[in-house]
Amino acid sequence: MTTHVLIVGLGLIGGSLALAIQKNPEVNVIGFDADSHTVRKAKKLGVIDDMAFNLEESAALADVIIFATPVNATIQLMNEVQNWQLKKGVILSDTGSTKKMIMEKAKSLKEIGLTFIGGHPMAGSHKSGIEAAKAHLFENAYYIITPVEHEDEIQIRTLEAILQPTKGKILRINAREHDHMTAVVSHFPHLVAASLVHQLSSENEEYPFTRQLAAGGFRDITRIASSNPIMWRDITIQNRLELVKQLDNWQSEMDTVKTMLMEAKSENIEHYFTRAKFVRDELPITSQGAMYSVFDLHIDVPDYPGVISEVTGLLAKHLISITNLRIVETREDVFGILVISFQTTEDRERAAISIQQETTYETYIS
Ligand SMILES: NC(=O)c1ccc[n+]([C@@H]2O[C@H](COP(=O)([O-])OP(=O)(O)OC[C@H]3O[C@@H](n4cnc5c(N)ncnc54)[C@H](O)[C@@H]3O)[C@@H](O)[C@H]2O)c1
Ligand SMILES: O=C(O)C(=O)C[C@]1(C(=O)O)C=C[C@@H](O)C=C1
Repeated sequence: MTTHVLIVGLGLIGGSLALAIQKNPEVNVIGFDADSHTVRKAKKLGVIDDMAFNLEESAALADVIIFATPVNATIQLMNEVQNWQLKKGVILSDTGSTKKMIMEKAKSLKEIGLTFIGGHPMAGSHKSGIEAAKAHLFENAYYIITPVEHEDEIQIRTLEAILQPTKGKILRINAREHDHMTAVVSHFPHLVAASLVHQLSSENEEYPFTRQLAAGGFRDITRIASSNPIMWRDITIQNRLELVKQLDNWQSEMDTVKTMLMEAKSENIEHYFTRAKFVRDELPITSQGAMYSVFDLHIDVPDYPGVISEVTGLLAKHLISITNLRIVETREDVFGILVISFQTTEDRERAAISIQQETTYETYIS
């Protein structure tokens, strides 16, 4: 029997989810987006099976509806859904980065007999839109679900089965704990990244050359500042209370750092960095999740015309696909560092072996 899954919001996450769950031949994916061009593009790219242009009419035919919209739009849609005619037993879910406000709303849907099981795949990117969607985006990442208390186990299992082809690690967490933990590892770091970029921007007025010096470190720590501002506006508004707590902690940490610097005791400073290195190095890096760069391969290449096509040609010859390619301009002398991203660790390993066997370039994983 075919299960009809309606995905509302066909951006990076909705599109990636559609591509993954479409792998199940018993699932029919219908896609809706506020932007009708996106719906057509999703169909053309093979991201969805069927297009929806009237949300309420398509919702009436769905067994599962997943909102993959910015979180304030999701709350709005959850208000609207109360007036729709839906199939009996329909399961509603979402992909939002915040869960507390959404799950409060879910409780009011429960009171009128609607099942809403919150969801949040803990993987993503600073890129947005359907073009950035990838079927394997959630592979090995935690896929958090937040059912309301006493939710029907069969409904939860049904949703978990639909999400199975994402190959995410499905984990149940309550919404309050979810919002606390994601504030620490995702939402607050985002504010820090944005504020560092603002700091550079004002510094740049007096010293315009500063931005030219922004090398690997600054780029790595601020990558996420290039994400979709609307998505982050909504996340930070919904999780503002947790963020204010994180900000208080951060300010007191910065006071400690300031004192440490003023005292200039080398052993204290060294200990501070050693401790941070230890904790950072212990982070799990085998899964995707927040560790976006885990499938990057760094290649030391000499600076001569055609060197990039030489390397990409070599990978093409071995049928290894790449997802991204960039030059890290940290050294302007003889060498540049070519960074190539792969879909899987296996692809990266095969690439490293081929490059080592067929060129003299050194490769390493940062
Ligand atoms: N980007 C990430 O890294 C990431 C990771 C996990 C979860 N999320 C969450 O997933 C959701 C989607 O994020 P994304 O990165 O795919 O965003 P996106 O900007 O790539 O896509 C959002 C899509 O939703 C559409 N949309 C907006 N309002 C709508 C509405 N009212 N009705 C129908 N469509 C509407 C937009 O047109 C767009 O196509 C957000 O809630 C976000 O917090 C994002
Ligand atoms: O890798 C990134 O660019 C992300 O910002 C992904 C990220 C994260 O903070 O880890 C962002 C928001 C999501 O809710 C989940 C994942």
